[in-house]
Amino acid sequence: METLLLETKQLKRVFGHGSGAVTALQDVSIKVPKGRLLVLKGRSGSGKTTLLNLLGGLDRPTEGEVYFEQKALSKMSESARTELRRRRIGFIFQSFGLFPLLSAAENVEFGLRLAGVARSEWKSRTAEALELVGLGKRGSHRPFEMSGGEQQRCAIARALAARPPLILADEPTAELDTKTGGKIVALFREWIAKEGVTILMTTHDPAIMEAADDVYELEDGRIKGGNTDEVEH
Ligand SMILES: Nc1ncnc2c1ncn2[C@@H]1O[C@H](COP(=O)(O)OP(=O)(O)OP(=O)(O)O)[C@@H](O)[C@H]1O
Repeated sequence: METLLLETKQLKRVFGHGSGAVTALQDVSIKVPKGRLLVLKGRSGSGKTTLLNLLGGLDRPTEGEVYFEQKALSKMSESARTELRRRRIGFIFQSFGLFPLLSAAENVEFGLRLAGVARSEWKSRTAEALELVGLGKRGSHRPFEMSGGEQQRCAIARALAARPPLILADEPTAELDTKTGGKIVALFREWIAKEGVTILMTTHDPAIMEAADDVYELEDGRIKGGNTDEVEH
């Protein structure tokens, strides 16, 4: 039996009320073991970002439950959920979330500080992560001095450096050319092998889907082909 990192039971998320209500997700029950590269695909509006937000505890389901390492997110206090997000989950979102006044290296270090990593490790972990994403010489640059793809790689470096057990990534290769995107996915695979982390990412790129251990497809807010409850891992 593999250890489950994440599990959802009958997740449902409805936005708005009455006639204007939109059901963004329903019946989503998935089981995510440790040490996997998982892809979430689906058309625009199918619910991918909504699901990532629920898995990361950034939003709450209308019905159902998310379990992180067997603990129900809804049963945690707000401060416990914040701690979980800071220390146990890495986010690579489309807005990158970089601080404009901080350099690339300072942005990565700030992530390490939030994640509770000992100060003595900040410099070495930051240098290693920036090197891995090909930004070894860009540490002193601020976001506005970097291209979209470089900012995206900086956000990836920040997530990897903290070595959380779960990384949630919303189209982390969208700003990258095919070759660089391929390198990042190879890096994800290496990181999974080395650190045992799980990376769940959305993508539209078929080449990346090929590299994944599992692909979930969302259609109109449901996992296509049912959920993974019955799937053997
Ligand atoms: N805060 C919100 N209020 C109302 N409706 C929302 C909200 N967030 C998402 N939705 C709706 O929920 C559905 C799913 O949106 P979501 O952003 O999860 O899709 P997605 O698959 O990530 O799309 P994309 O690939 O374009 O990012 C859409 O119909 C969207 O309009």
